[in-house]
Parts: sequence; C-alpha cells; structure tokens
Amino acid sequence: MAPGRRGLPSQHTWHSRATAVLFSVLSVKSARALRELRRKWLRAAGLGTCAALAALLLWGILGADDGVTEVLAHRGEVLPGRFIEVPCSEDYDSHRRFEGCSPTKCGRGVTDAVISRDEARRIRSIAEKGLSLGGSDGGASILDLHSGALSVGKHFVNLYRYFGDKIENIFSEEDFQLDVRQKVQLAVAQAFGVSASSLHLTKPTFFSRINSTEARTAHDEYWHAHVDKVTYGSFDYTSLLYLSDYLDDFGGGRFVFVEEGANTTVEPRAGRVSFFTSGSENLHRVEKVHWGTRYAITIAFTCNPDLGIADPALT
Ligand SMILES: O=C(O)CCC(=O)C(=O)O
Ligand SMILES: [Fe+2]
Repeated sequence: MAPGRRGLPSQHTWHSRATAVLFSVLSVKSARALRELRRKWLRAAGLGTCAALAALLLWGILGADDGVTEVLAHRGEVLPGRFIEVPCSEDYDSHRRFEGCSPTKCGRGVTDAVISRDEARRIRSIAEKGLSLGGSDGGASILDLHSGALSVGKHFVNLYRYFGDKIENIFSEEDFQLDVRQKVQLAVAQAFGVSASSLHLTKPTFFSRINSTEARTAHDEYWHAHVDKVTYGSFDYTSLLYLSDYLDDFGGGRFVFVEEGANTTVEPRAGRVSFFTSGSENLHRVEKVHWGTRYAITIAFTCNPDLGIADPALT
C-alpha cells in the first residue's frame, strides 16, 4: 500500500461515508419533513374537528331556537287535508259559550284543496295593489280591507278615508267578489264539526306582507309567540291563507305551533289554508323572514254574532 495513501479513506470508503452522511442528512431532513407533515396533518384535523364542532353547535343553537321537531305541512306536498286534534285549553270557559259553535273539539288543520293556486295569485295581486299604497318602515305591513287600516311608515292610515273615491280605481268590484271567506269558513266548520252558519267573520281580518327589513315599531314584531284568543279577543277559530311560497318567494317565515319540546311547523305555500282553534292550545309564532316577501291573509271567525263583521266591500 502506498504510504501517502495510508490513513486516507479509500474511494469506496469515502463514498460510503458520504452516502452515510448524505443518508443521515436525508434521514434528518425526512424525519423533519415527516414531523412537519404530521404537524400539518394534525393542524388540519384539529381545524376540521373545530369546524365540525362549530357547525354542530350552530345547528344545535339554530335548531334549539326553532325547536322544530315535526312538519305538519311541507312546502312541496299538496295536502287534501290533514288534521291533528289537541285537547282544548280552558280559555273558552271565560267567554260566553255558543252551543254548537264554541270549540269542544280543538286542533289544527291544513288543506291545499280549498283555494287554488290561481285564486291565491289573484288574491295576492289585491294584497300587492293595496299594500303598495303604503307599507311599514319596518318589515311587517298590514292591510285590513274591512276597517281600511293600512300600515304607512310607523303608523296606520284609513285607506278609504285617505284615498277616498280613488279607491275604486285601485280595486275592482271583482276583487271583492272572491268567495274565499265562504270556502275557508266551510272547511273550518267541517273540520271542527260545527255548522258553517254558526261562524261569523270577525276582526281583525287582514292581509300581511312581511320582509326582512328591521323592525321600527312594536307593530313590526310579528315573530313573538302568542295566543290569538288573548291577542284579539273575539277569535274562536283562526285561519291563514298563504299567498306565497316558502323558499321560492321568501326564506324563514314558517308558521310554528309552539309546544314544549315538540314544535310543529306549517311551511307556507300559495293557496294553503292553515286553521286552528284560537285558544292557548295553539300558541304559535312566525319565524323571522330572512329574505324575500311573504304574503298571507289572517281570516278569523267568532261564534259570537255580536262580534261578527260583514265581508269587505268597496265603501
Ligand atoms: O301569518 C301567519 O302565518 C300567522 C299570523 C298570525 O299569527 C296572526 O295573524 O295572528
Ligand atoms: Fe296569530
């Protein structure tokens, strides 16, 4: 062996060492890369878990807010009729009873077979015409064709007084000749086993238009749970005729029967009639409308002939 080369690593040995160094550098690098990858993966998994937990929490909060457990009427179905009986509250005992009319059978029903979608469209155009004359500054406007009350800004005006004879240019005789009241009255009477002639239209019976504009006055706060018999006094049977479609015309705005742990919704659909006895067995509210415009009519019936009103007419 040449002395000069003693002690020097052979090419092979050097190469091996270089490879070893390279490998150890690589293995340090790859271990670091692996650690980095694991850290990234853990971070992504952690973020994913957090997002899933947040979504669950949000869903829980929103779900708890609505507490909806059952849908009495889906927007997409066409119901010939659905009726759920519920025990009557004692609310009717503190009012004068009218035999054969005051509720002894209580409950709630929905039908899509009483008012056609075409009728609903015509009625909606009356609501649109009337409400276009005014409208609340907040999200909820009403038009009561019987009393003439119309939301304007933060108040109400009397449509008939305010517009006088011009009203005849706005509404046609035909607008007032729709026999919606009569059809709804028959459906309500039939469902509750009372005679239609014992029911009388009562006030307020009104069109409502709701959008997502922020409330300005208490009149705009339509979303609070309430009992119609308490709120309106004369009501024995409440009916609602919907004039627009949930999720096509507006979002939010479902009707909710409020019960402990078992809320039930009615999803509005043009032509859908929802009706129920007006006592606290049917505590209810309307969800806030998030987008679009929701049109409906509240048509109320009383058993007390003294509290009855005539059908709206051009006065
Ligand atoms: O428009 C609705 O769905 C409900 C209205 C209501 O509760 C009422 O007018 O008392
Ligand atoms: Fe109500």
